[in-house]
Amino acid sequence: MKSAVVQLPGLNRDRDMIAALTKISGKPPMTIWQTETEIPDVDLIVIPGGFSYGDYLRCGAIAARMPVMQAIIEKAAKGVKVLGVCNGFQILVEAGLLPGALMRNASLKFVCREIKLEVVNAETDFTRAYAQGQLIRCPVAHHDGNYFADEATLTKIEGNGQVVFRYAEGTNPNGSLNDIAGVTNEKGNVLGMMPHPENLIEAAHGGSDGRGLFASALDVVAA
Ligand SMILES: NC(=O)CC[C@H](N)C(=O)O
Repeated sequence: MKSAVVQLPGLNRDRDMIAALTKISGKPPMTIWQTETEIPDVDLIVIPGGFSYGDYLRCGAIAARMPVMQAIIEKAAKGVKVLGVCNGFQILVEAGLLPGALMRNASLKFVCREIKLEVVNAETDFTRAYAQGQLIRCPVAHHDGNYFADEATLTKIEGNGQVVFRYAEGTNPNGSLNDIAGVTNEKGNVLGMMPHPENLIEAAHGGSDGRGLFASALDVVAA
């Protein structure tokens, strides 16, 4: 499987993401710069975390309007898998590829700690390596991760199985509605999540609970 990582000014988790994809698939991803309007043939496009354009206006708002996003929207429409982590999630929401919004954390503080995630839907292209209901460890680091959607949208995404990850009881770090930590689009080929699975993939990280996500998306064995 071929993958690509998007690079934009201000993103700072791209190297972690490149390392995770390389270690898990054995192949380094290609990188895509903000001005690119055509994306080569890949199976998975990843928008990593960070502070694109300094988080000015709203997190992800400027990035969502860069030329590369139009190319990503076209690829997503063709069924290519797209993963957005943290700022990547915010960008996907701002680009209209995912429902809802990410507001300032309820605490109004930047939160950087480990939480627990429940795998709510283990039947997606991103979560097959996990068991339904499995609890996994995962780090978070953000100030705008408070997931919000209006009632109709919430009912729809919950009913469709689009809520893929939830913060396990007592670990919601930001006030997200329904403890939502990760959602997909209706088709299931675009996933956005606030926690950082790329930062928990090997012993040096203190655990490897994040591996399953990349193994699923890259279609390789998790171990
Ligand atoms: N680690 C990140 O990607 C941070 C995302 C975003 N800049 C925020 O703080 O909410």
